Amino acid sequence: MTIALETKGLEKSFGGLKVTRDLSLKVEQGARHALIGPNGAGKTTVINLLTGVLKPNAGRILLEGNDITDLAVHKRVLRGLSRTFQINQLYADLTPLETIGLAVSERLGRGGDWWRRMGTRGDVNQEIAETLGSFHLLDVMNERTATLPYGKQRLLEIAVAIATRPRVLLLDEPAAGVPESERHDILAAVAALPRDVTVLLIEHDMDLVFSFADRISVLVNGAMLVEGPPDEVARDPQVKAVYLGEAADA
Ligand SMILES: Nc1ncnc2c1ncn2[C@@H]1O[C@H](COP(=O)(O)OP(=O)(O)OP(=O)(O)O)[C@@H](O)[C@H]1O
Repeated sequence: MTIALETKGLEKSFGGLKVTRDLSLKVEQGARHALIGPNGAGKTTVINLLTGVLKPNAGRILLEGNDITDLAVHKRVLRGLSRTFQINQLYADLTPLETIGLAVSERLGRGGDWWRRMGTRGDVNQEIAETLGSFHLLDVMNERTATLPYGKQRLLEIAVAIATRPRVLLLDEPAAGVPESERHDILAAVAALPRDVTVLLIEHDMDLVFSFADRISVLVNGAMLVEGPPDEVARDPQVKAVYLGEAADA
């Protein structure tokens, strides 16, 4: 078993508030691994620790066996660890074609002159077209991202992350806020992600989690409550209690 991403005894506090407690997580290479937990369990904090946005108070993070705990965000991306991020804040005025063009060109080290290069490099153009096609964005590729249906914007976020050619992809709530009519496209896109990319999914939508994941880790109060295959996790009385408790609070 090869481990693509691992945390060892990860700890994070904000002032006196401990939000990540002795977290040891192993994501196998090629896995479809989901990290779930009730509101405030600390899932976003874990993602921020993994990507390097936050520094842990203790513990280590290993990517393909190499310690990346002290690496800056962009260096982790160069090592093959990417996440989806809120595209509507960053690329609202660009089109999907321009956005994916920029992402591919950046990866190839040609970010600065991508406008000029686009259209002149057959391999780059083909990759851009393939990426747009596999995320169902060809029909809207020349529209401003800000004007796209929300589901298409979320697809574009995943497409941008894939354009960086990650070996490990952190998918942060890809279905959040997507209307029912567009959810199917997100589920289909996530299901069709390349198998050689290891995926850690953070998601509230249990349909998506259970249709996607081959392994599930349940986080409660910053600590790992249960980890295992989906059927085991679904049957676990502690997990049921946590989610029933959340439903009762709602
Ligand atoms: N920068 C911060 N400063 C202080 N407290 C924080 C900070 N970030 C998160 N927290 C607290 O840490 C706890 C975990 O938050 P986090 O956002 O990681 O949980 P989550 O599982 O992602 O929640 P949700 O599912 O609601 O998004 C919460 O109590 C939150 O208020």
